[in-house]
Amino acid sequence: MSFPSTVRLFEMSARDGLQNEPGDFIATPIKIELIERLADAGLTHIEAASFVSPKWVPQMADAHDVLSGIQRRPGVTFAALTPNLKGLEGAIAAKADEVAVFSAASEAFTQKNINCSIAESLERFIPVIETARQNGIRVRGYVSTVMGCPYQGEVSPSAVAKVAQQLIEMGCYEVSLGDTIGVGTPLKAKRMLEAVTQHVPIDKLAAHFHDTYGQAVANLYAVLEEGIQVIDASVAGLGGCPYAKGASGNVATEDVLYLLEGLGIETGIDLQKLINTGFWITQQLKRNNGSKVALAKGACHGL
Ligand SMILES: CC(C)(COP(=O)([O-])OP(=O)([O-])OC[C@H]1O[C@@H](n2cnc3c(N)ncnc32)[C@H](O)[C@@H]1OP(=O)([O-])[O-])[C@@H](O)C(=O)NCCC(=O)NCCSC(=O)C[C@@](C)(O)CC(=O)[O-]
Repeated sequence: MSFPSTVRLFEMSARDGLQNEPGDFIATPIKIELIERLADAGLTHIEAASFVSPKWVPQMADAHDVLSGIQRRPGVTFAALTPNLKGLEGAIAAKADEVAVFSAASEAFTQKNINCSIAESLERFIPVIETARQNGIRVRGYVSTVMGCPYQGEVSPSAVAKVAQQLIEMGCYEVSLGDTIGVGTPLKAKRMLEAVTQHVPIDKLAAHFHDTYGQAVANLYAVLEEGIQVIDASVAGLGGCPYAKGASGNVATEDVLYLLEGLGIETGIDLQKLINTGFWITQQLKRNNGSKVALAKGACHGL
């Protein structure tokens, strides 16, 4: 069995983690402090905000202020979601280092999430990717619902492969494969990835798994065996998707780091600082910490 020697973690908590947080608007300084603590822990890729309609996702309404307020540091990429040109213009004005476009392998989810068909979403991304390129900004792509859809149920691996391939051909440097509602299992994850890698090289793919059914760490182990080298995760397991009812957050970054350390895979991230950050943000949000590793280690350290 062979695993990659290094893995890059893409931290999602400030965007995917907070976008769906119910209740009061999360104050901008809290978002900024979260991002800075994550960077202090050694995370080099942090999705900081989302330039989407504030009517659709109110928690991301301060995307400009968040990105403008972060103290930039060499070697750390602060990214933002941009569903259309208006979003990209916002991201450029706020000096995002990188942006991401997002579609899905399910028509029903795409309609609910961004109010258009998959084909229309890809059409919309053409000028976004071109304008980003002219501004020297890299574009990441997401495919949601890669192992199941909250509205249509089963999603075929070939449908995932088709959208992933199109995003790469359009100019995305990497495509992140989202198990949006966390219904995948290790075998399903492997089959899905096998279908995608027939069209997209493994080093242009990332795993973005939610933990709704408690399978995310097992699914990550399965795709690490296949050679995945980029993993999206969210500190304390924060999050959920506003257009995927019942979906829990991304797999907790602390739990992924513990898995990787156990496999001898390098990340450059300080687990204890990450755990402290997870406890800090969950206290701010008055919610439970979704990381099993944080709870176990926190108990050991009397946190
Ligand atoms: C895409 C739209 C905008 C289409 O929404 P629409 O209503 O079809 O768009 P529109 O062009 O008709 O515009 C409607 C209004 O939104 C405004 N608007 C239009 N664009 C923007 C923008 N960029 N920023 C700010 N405002 C914008 C626009 O100006 C207008 O304002 P009004 O005239 O009514 O006052 C909408 O559907 C939307 O914002 N959706 C966001 C959905 C979202 O953020 N979902 C969560 C992220 S995806 C995710 O979490 C999954 C992922 C990535 O993590 C992977 C996984 O887990 O699977």
